[in-house]
Amino acid sequence: MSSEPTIIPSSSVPAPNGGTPSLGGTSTPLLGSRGAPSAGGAGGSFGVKSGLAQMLKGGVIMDVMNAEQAKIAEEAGASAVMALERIPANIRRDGGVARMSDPGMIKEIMEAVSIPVMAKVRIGHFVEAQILQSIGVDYIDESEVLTMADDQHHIGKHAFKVPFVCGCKNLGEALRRISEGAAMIRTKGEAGTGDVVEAVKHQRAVMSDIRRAAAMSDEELYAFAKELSAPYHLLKETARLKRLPVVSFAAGGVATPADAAMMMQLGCDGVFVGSGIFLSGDPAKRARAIVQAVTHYNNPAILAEVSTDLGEAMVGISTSAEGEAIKGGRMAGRGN
Ligand SMILES: O=C(CO)[C@H](O)[C@H](O)COP(=O)(O)O
Repeated sequence: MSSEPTIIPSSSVPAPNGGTPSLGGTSTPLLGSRGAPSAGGAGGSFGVKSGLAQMLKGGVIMDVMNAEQAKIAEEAGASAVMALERIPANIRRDGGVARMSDPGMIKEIMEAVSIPVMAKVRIGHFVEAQILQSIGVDYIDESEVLTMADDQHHIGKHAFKVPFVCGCKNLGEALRRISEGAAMIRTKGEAGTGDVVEAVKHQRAVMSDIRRAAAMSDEELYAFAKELSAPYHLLKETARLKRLPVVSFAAGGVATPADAAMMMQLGCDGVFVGSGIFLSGDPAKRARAIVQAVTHYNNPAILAEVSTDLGEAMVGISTSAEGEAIKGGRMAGRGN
């Protein structure tokens, strides 16, 4: 298998967000055992894996802790679920080392729903990833939400058939993860806080650097790649596309329909919502509202309607309270 990502030409499927080009449409997704699209079989090329992630565009991926929550998410219109024993707010609350979830619990969720199921591994923990691939999860999230297993190396993701999603705070980090084989990128935000400010900061940072790159000459791009510690060929492709060369979601602190729509207007292809749904007063209603908000992210009248009478939002933790440590620490700083 090649160690460099194959960038699929941005010719085919129009992106739902802002008419930005899509990389999808050239690979034929296979159907996994539960009917969800899968990169399985002997394939697993970067093109197949990043093409599969295209199918999640315009959708909401929800953290769920059991089969019942997974069904609520599926019925609300989630495009995928993230199976984990503790949502990020509970990881913060409990402290200690956070690891891959019990494969038995993940399998129960896989049996309960027909949408794709993602699960998390610790940064650098390639054996947790081998285990999750062997049970047939649809995507692996190499996540800063869990405790790091390796503070120097991320997983070499080209070696796996299953697609990976990774977090980023800026363009350099995003391109380094893609170069390691990530088929999908998300902002890190500050998971488990219910505060969207860090996700906004990370999304704006990525978009701002893409706009800068798009205006650069080749000579300037070589220097910019060095500054970002990012591979030149991926930066050049990003500049040409005027977007990341893989699907790019927002994550970390998204808790309301308005938060989700804001992230979409800032240029994301979809959103992850973790703690915000199942720590709210009415998870099913909030889940449906956030799905609607992502679909109609540019329509304030619909956003007003779906934001009405939602019950209590998660209480959350402000990440900007000066001088106060955030309970559980800053997760976004894990893995660069
Ligand atoms: O790690 C994730 C995405 O891969 C989580 O699903 C997401 O970041 C959860 O954050 P929050 O609980 O703040 O919504």
